Amino acid sequence: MECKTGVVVGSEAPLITIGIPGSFAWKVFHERRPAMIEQVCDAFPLGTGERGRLAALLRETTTGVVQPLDDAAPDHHFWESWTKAWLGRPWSECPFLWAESYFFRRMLAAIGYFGPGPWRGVDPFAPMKTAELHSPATAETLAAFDGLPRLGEADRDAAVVRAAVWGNQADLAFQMSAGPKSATAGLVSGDSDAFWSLFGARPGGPVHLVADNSAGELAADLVLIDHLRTTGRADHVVLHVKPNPYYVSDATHADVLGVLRHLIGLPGEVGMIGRRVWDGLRAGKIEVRAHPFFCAPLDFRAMPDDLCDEFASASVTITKGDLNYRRLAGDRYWPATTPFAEVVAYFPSPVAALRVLKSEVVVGLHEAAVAELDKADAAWRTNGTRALIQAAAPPAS
Ligand SMILES: O=P(O)(O)OC[C@H]1O[C@](O)(CO)[C@@H](O)[C@@H]1O
Repeated sequence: MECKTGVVVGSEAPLITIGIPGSFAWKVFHERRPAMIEQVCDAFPLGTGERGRLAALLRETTTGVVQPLDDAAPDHHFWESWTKAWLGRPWSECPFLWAESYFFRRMLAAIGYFGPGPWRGVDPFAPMKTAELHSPATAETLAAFDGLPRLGEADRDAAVVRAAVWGNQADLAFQMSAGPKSATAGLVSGDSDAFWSLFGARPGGPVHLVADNSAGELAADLVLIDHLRTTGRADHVVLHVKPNPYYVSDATHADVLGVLRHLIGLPGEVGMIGRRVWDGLRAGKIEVRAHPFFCAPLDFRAMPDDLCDEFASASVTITKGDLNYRRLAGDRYWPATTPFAEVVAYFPSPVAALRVLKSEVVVGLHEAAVAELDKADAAWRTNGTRALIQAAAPPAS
């Protein structure tokens, strides 16, 4: 397969940048990131050096120009090429997607994650992820999976997709008992049938799942993976996670192991799902990969050939969460009515997006739905109360 993901399809909408005061992206940098740094400083006894570097990073990203990385971490050469175009330029001119990714990489450098010192390899977000995994809300979500074997086939199909979508709403528990009406009330686009319609068109290849958050969301993703395998939709599943801590709660390989151990320790169906996933990993039927590109500050159109080749061999690729949606569609002010299939036509396999809306990017909506949403809730794109399920197969060549 020759990957031509760099080719621009259709007319491009303007890129979202972080420089417009009061905009969502500006607030992420001026309000959310300082609060997050404070949380990390409360969770770890970081020294004055680390705290000073974090404070300097906040000053730089809100008022300064882009500085280079000053470490020799194994991913340094990737970042050299990913940052070249922006070094020395004001952060306020930078694209939102690029700026957020580089922020997280610089944050790891600031605390010494790649250094020889005591913070080497310490995930600064681990306390938040662990707290969420052991929260009552996650316990309730996991207990609800015990009801799966009692459901008929179609209801089970719908329930696992619903759990995977709403698992992305990190702070709200999935309600397995919710009836179809309330369970789909928050979807602005698509349904589980749209998701399942992708399966079967290209049988034989592995299913790829590009994960987002750890804890409850990752648990729901493992349930979906198990369901794909037990229903015969997939024999082989590849789970893509982040190579480094990223966007606070994004799943790494260590998180996969932590969540899996947690599931296996639980009684009932959820414990059995955990054991089946464990066995699938041992048998090589489930693989976990952490390609460096998953921490790149670029959208998926810029993916390297090796990753593109992997996706090209997939029967279906499932992308989870808001950030992956921004990377899939392009982090742009798309008119919300732009067809999803047109925006993702470059993607080399049938692709599905399961996502709670937490940023301004959205495509694939009907005009009437957009008007209704605008009338009902000015913050519907960003406040994490609505979700979507979108699916598309590449055009036949
Ligand atoms: O975990 P998710 O669903 O990718 O959401 C992360 C989202 O949060 C934000 O970082 C904002 O805080 C968005 O920019 C990003 O897309």
